[in-house]
Amino acid sequence: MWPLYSVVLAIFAYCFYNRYLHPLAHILGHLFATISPIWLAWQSWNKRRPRLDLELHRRYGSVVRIKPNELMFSNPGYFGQVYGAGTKFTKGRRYEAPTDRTIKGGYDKLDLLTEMDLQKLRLQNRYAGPIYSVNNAERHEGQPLDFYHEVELFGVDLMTNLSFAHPFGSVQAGSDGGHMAGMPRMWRWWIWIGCIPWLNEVDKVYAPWAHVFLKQGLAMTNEGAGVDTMSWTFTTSLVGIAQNPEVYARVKAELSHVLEEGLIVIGKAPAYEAAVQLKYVQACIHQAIRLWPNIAISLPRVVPEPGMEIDGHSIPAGMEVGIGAKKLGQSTDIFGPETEKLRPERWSEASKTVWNDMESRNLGFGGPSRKCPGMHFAWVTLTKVLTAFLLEFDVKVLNKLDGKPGPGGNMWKEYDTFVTWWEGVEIELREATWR
Ligand code: HEM
Repeated sequence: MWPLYSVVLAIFAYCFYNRYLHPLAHILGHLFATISPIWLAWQSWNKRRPRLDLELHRRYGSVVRIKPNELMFSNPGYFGQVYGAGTKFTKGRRYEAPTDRTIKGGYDKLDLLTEMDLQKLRLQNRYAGPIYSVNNAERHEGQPLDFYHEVELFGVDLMTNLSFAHPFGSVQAGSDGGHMAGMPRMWRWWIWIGCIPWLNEVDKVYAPWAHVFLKQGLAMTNEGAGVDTMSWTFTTSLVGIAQNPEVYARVKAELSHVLEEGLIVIGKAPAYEAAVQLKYVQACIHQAIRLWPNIAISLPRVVPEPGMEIDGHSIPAGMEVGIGAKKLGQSTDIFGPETEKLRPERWSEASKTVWNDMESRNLGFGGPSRKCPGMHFAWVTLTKVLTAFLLEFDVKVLNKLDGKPGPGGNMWKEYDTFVTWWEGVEIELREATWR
């Protein structure tokens, strides 16, 4: 019996230490979150974040312990210190999940998202930079349905075109050969195992199932970081506009103005230079990214020496802290009143100073220290595709998030993992009425 007693005693001692003696013991959080990382892994497996994060802030305040050694904060005043350019805060161990530390001699898989070696990252960015530039993106100009899936097919073609100079052919075939089906499995696996980094090390040696994502053909930097994020941002921008009649009316007015001026022609893909001049449509994309950031969980960063203070709590070096893009997007300090509403005027009518502040303290494309290198490519693409779409079609959303099924029988559900995605949002497209 002694071995059993010893195990029980060790578990009890571990939980007791985390709850009462740990350097973060003074910070509030769910009881199970404060004693072991298993609680967060379980919540993550069940796709509950980032909505869970918002609920935790409501319950426990501005600083919440979500794992024994990790906390989330909501005060945007600490944004620059944690995510700003030149910060000493590095990415937390969550990002180790897709890397394989058992490979000898370093692991050069050219995945910028998970790269921890800042020198290597700088070098990779220097070489990869031109691929993601606006110029390169411009060179690539050229009934109820489950909308999100259709948009992902387009995303696969777009990103394979960017990476391999020819598209996979998903749109034409109506299928991506199952590649994107692997992505939700990868994100879901990453989000829970990322909570327990030591398990990630063990799994690489003993659990072949943990390699599942490495076997997915498209799980590499561009496809992994680009397809879901772009499909999501395009869909949320379009749905946001279509669900808000006043916003939609202003979008239509702006489009009809540029049509009259001949800046954009129906039936022809709009050039980026022309589409980017639609200030209100641009503001709608900014708003969608603020309200519905795709990577919305708190992005963990390791506190450097000599530690830090957040809202009066002292946090020792080595602990992980982060703020979620969704929570940050609700900050009235940065974005003004009624942040729960999609109000593109926040951007379209902002002064240059306010505009710059909103852009620099927004995690939609990551913090300045690890900014998304695909941001310019994404912006060009989103601008062109959204503008073309709004010109060609009148868009109507047929069902409600978490509501009843639409006429096509689909329930619109949101799944929260490392990235957020929707399933079953039904949209009706009709030829636009200005013809
Ligand atoms: C609307 C579309 C996009 C959004 C909203 C988005 C968002 C983000 C965010 C929030 C991060 C920071 C993640 C973190 O700190 O953990 C990030 C990083 C990254 N993104 Fe994007 N992204 C988009 C499109 C793209 C595209 C098209 C590509 C590739 C062509 C790309 C490649 C990357 C890479 C490589 C990183 C890692 C950068 C680093 O850690 O230094 N993204 N993105």
